[in-house]
Order: sequence, then structure tokens, then C-alpha cells
Amino acid sequence: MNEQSPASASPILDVQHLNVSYGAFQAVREVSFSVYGGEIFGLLGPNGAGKTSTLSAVEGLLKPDTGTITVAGYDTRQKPLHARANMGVQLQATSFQPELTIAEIIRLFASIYGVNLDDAAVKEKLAAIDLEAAAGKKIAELSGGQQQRVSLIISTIHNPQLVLLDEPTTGLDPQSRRQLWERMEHFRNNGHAVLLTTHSMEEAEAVCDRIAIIDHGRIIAIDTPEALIDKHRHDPEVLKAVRKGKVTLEDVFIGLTGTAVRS
Ligand SMILES: Nc1ncnc2c1ncn2[C@@H]1O[C@H](COP(=O)(O)OP(=O)(O)OP(=O)(O)O)[C@@H](O)[C@H]1O
Repeated sequence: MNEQSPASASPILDVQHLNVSYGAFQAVREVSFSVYGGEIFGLLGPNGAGKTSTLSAVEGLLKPDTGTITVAGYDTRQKPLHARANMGVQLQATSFQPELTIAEIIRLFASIYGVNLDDAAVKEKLAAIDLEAAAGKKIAELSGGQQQRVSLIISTIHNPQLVLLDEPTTGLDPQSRRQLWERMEHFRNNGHAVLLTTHSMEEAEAVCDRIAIIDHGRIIAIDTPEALIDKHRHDPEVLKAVRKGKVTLEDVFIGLTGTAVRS
């Protein structure tokens, strides 16, 4: 497995031997991976594989049974506030105050993070995602894609080293999806680390520098999308999954995780 990234020597996110349970059910089993600065890392897996549980443990929303997680060198259990200050988490539109305008919401979150944003800075942030005209609107007045873009601005308002995105492009049209990809690439190119979950193999191939495939709570492969395709292109199960002659990441994914629909 390609555990090392050439981008940077010490990881911004380091997850080691993570185990997460809900009562007697173990959802995450011995999951270990690292995400480096200058890298977009994708967590892929069938429904119920344990992706959101892993992300929630990183975010500090649920307590792992065992394992260590460090963000920018801070252990999330020993130094939760330091770790939290170095990560940006994408919130759902329902988390935003419905009575406030977009500009007010951005200013509110900026003040929570101790970031001073004047009118011009808010305008600049909105302009960067083509939402200048939405400054005076309420969140419910925006489309799903526009809401996702606002959410991304807010999650990165404190310039965190790590950005965590749980299925950030689900339901977006190709234009909105590409704009979000560009924002992710912008963070990556500025040395930040991006961790995202996705069910889109096309997305993983297009933007992820490395991916981990997780199934039944365990990581079964970590590598660049290209290396995974190369390594598994002759596997019988992958060849069975090929649809139009050319082996894709989705064929490899199906080859490795099987065709059974998860309950
Ligand atoms: N709060 C909970 N209580 C009990 N079981 C849970 C809870 N949250 C998740 N699970 C179970 O843990 C397993 C992993 O769920 P998780 O949401 O992490 O998967 P996922 O890979 O994000 O799935 P999806 O792609 O469907 O979002 C699933 O079997 C799920 O039913």
C-alpha cells in the first residue's frame, strides 16, 4: 500500500488503529491512514462501510474505542481544542441560522473562529465562489449547490490545515461540482490537506491524489487511483466488472468490494 505521500514529510492528519463501535456493533476496525499537506485524500466505500464514523471520530463527534488521531500534531483526545482549531468541517445548510443573510452568517462564523472579516473581505469570499449576488439572501433561498459553496467558505474561514468534507458534491450539477473541485484543489495547492468521502468514482479519479477503500469497517486498499487501477486491472473480479473495455476505478472498487448491495 502506498502509505507515503511525496508532498510533505509529516502528516496533517494521522489516524492509527482506529476502532469505533455503536454498542456491540463494531463499525470501524483498525483503520490507519495519513493525509499530508498538499494532498486530497478520498475515503471510498459501500454504504455502511464506516466512512462517516471515521470522519466523526476525527471531528471529535464520537469517542473511539481505541486508536489515536492527530491533527496538525495535536492528539484529538488530549488536545481537542487545538486539533479542532486546525480543522474545517463542512456543515449542512440546516446548521445555519435561517433568519440571517449569507453575509451575516459568514461574519458570524468568522467571529466564532476569531477571524476579523470586514464587508470587503466577505464580498471577496463570496466572489471567489460566484455568489456575490447572494450576500443579502437567506440560506433557504439558495439552491443546493449554492448552499454547498457557502458551507465550504464557512468550513475554511479560519484557514484550517485540514478540511473534512462528507460527500460534498452529492446532488450537485456538473458545473457546481467542478467549482467545488476547484476550491478543493485551491486548498491542496496552498499546502492544506483535504479529506473527503465520496461515492463517485469519477470524482475520486478526478480530484483525489490518494484514496483508501474501506469495506466492513476495514481499509482494504490505499493508493493513488492510477496505481490501484494498474495493480488490479487483471484481477478476475475486476475484469468481470468492466463495462466498456477500459478498466476504471469503479471496476476496481467493485472487484475489491464485491457486487452485493449493502443492507
Ligand atoms: N449512531 C449509530 N448507531 C448505531 N449504528 C450506527 C450509527 N451510525 C452508524 N452506524 C452503523 O455503523 C456502520 C457504519 O456507518 P457509517 O455511517 O460510518 O457508514 P458510511 O460508510 O458513512 O455509509 P454511507 O455511505 O451509507 O453514508 C453502519 O452499519 C451503520 O448502520
